[in-house]
Amino acid sequence: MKIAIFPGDGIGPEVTREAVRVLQAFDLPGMVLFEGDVGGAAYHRHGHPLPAETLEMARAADAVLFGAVGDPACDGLERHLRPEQAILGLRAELGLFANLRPATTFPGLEAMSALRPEIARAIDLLIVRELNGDVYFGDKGTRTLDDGRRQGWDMMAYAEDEVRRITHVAFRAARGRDRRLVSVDKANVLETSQLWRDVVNEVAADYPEVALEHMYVDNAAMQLVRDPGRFDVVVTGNLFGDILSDQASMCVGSIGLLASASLGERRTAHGTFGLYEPIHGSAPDIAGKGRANPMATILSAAMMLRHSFGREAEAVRIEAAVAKALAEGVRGADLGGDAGTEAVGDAVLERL
Ligand SMILES: NC(=O)c1ccc[n+]([C@@H]2O[C@H](COP(=O)([O-])OP(=O)(O)OC[C@H]3O[C@@H](n4cnc5c(N)ncnc54)[C@H](O)[C@@H]3O)[C@@H](O)[C@H]2O)c1
Ligand SMILES: CC(C)[C@H](C(=O)O)[C@@H](O)C(=O)O
Ligand SMILES: [Mg+2]
Repeated sequence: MKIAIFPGDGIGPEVTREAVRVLQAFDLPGMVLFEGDVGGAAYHRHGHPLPAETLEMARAADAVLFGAVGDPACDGLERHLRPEQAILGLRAELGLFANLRPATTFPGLEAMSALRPEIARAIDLLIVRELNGDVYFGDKGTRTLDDGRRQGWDMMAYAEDEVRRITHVAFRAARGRDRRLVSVDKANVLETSQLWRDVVNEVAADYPEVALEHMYVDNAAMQLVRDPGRFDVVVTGNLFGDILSDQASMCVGSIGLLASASLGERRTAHGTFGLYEPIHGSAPDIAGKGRANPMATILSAAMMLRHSFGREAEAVRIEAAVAKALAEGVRGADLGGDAGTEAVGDAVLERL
């Protein structure tokens, strides 16, 4: 059980610390933790947001627990040196193409949803976000047009095999849940999306037991707040999945609650190698104040135990402890309360 811990920037180290305490509470045999530098912190120390030694550490591990990267002081750097390249680089270098972002109501928390409680109560969905392609990884640049205007450009593309493999992940997930899959695209405008839709339809033939629906992303954004309970599994590309998952977090109640697993094909002794991180960022506005909600990172550690180590029982214990803490009124500042980062960590530990 080799776990690489990459705390990163801003609130990353604060929330990661609490998740590590929860992992250590189980005293699992053979669990070894080692820590590496990523993001702005790595840039300041090593001159690069994803130093070679950090990447090596990730490759040597069975799983990575990632905090967050992003530092406003680095926004003026050339793009390849910016903190965000650490997470993009890890996802690409480690072949982590399948990003699972579950969003589920917590009993007792309905009033914190940005939606009406009776609508929020029904949320139990999983966003399966493609993580290695799309406009994120296409060629990009800025150029000056003949008439002197500057133009920024980013190439959006998906190859059919990239769509096929994430679609299989989504159908398999749907098969193990409520057997409903919504594929989100913009096929009415984008060729990338038309190919996406065609490939999803081809793959669907292998899963007759799953009901497939296609939805344009603008409609999906609307349906997600109109009636989130209508969604079971959502499969979508890198960009749309990024946006819809932040939106889903506020349907549940806070971005400080949503965990994620990024998986590829590499197997570990008891599961799949993966990188686990909250869906939120480094939150520079609250960094260093001890006010960040660590629950998303703690829940990411639970996903790690489930997917990379086959430790379902411990994963469920963590998820139950978080749910119990919330049900009993433990609230960070993001949920209108005054429990600090460490106090929320303590509350989860007490309920494990
Ligand atoms: N995977 C990642 O590492 C990741 C993800 C998203 C954004 N980022 C980076 O983070 C930086 C800040 O981005 P942003 O402000 O757009 O998004 P953000 O997710 O960091 O913050 C958005 C808002 O949510 C709040 N918030 C986020 N997490 C919280 C938590 N755990 N508890 C309480 N409140 C929380 C913040 O205070 C802020 O008001 C940027 O540099 C961005 O690129 C990194
Ligand atoms: C930091 C950024 C590159 C990242 C993304 O866009 O994937 C983040 O927003 C996320 O959701 O993990
Ligand atoms: Mg995001």
